[in-house]
Amino acid sequence: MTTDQFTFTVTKTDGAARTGEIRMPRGVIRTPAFMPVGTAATVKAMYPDQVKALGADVVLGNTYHLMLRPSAERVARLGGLHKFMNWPYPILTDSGGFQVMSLSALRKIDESGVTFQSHIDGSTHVMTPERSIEIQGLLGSDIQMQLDECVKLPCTEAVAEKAMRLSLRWAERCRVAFGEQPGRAMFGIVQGGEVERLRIESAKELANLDLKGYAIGGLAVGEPQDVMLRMIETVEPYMPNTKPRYLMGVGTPDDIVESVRRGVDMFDCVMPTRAGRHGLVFTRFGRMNLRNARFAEDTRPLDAESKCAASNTYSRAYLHHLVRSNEILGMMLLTWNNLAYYQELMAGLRKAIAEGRLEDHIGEVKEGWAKGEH
Ligand SMILES: CNc1nc2c(CCc3ccc(C(F)(F)F)cc3)c3[nH]c(N)nc(=O)c3cc2[nH]1
Repeated sequence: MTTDQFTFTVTKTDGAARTGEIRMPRGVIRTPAFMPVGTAATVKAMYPDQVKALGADVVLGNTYHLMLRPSAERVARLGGLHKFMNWPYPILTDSGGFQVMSLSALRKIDESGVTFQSHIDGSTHVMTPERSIEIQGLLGSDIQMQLDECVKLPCTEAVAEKAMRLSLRWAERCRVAFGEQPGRAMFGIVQGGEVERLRIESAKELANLDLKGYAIGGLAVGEPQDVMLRMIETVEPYMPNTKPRYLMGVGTPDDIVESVRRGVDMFDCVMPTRAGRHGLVFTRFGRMNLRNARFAEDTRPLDAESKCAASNTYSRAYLHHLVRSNEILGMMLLTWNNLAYYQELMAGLRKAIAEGRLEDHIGEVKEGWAKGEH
């Protein structure tokens, strides 16, 4: 009897929210989970063991970036992405379609796939569903995303429908190309723009493919939060509740809290890392822009109660100085603080769900943000 090497278990529910564990050969992902973005085989300004120590169980890698530089074949020759970046734990890779649409110059989408020019050297590449899965396999990715078409919002129903149906056909091609990779998974991605009937059809059709997990795509592309939350509420009942749900590209702490409440298990966002490099910090008191002159002589740490050295040791005045001076240590410390806060937020949500007190906990968390820094 082959024991399934990739399993998801829901351990507790609280309303639509749930805690769970994704178990695979490279480790366990505790959900709800925040997955730090490691675009070009690095979580920018962080050491891998630091990322792990903060409580991150999985990081994201990027097919689009790595296929262009250093190339998937080279990463494979060097032993795969885990060895390459010294991250032996689970890695999730995106299929690259989204990055093509947002990063590359010339691009064309047709039935066969996406044709685009590299934003690095202008060379032309064709990304088919099969090639995307091949690249993710060469990288050694544990959770591989289907190639999909993510439309920009707002868009017409016709445009949303065309992209949703193409993405469904590509999901089937990715499933065939993925084949059987024990201990690894391929996730489908629900599309459909802001059109509820399209979202439902996409979720239903993907559920029929019996995949190991499902993402909600096509959101966090500039739509208001209430539209995003309504789309989650629309598709959630049609997404198998025994499989992980991954909301792509989300989001702010408030987006994450509101989405966990509605049954989402996995999140990724460049916010904590990118914002950290620009002086924007996330804390349980809300956000602070450390470029602001009001911090110039503020001797308090970011958060004396945080377990993270970046948050409980350095004065805001010093961090303000580092940011204003564009010092590398500023990027390191604020990235470290932000990722620590995001992981602390997720750990708090997991604990509250396990104790059946999510609503109360959400109230306390939002009160902290509203109070601002004391
Ligand atoms: C920011 N908003 C957003 N991000 C979205 C993403 C990218 C997620 C991603 C994955 C990996 C990385 C890596 F840099 F770490 F590699 C970085 C980001 C989407 N990705 C796909 N495939 N379909 C979507 O429909 C979709 C919608 C998205 N909304």
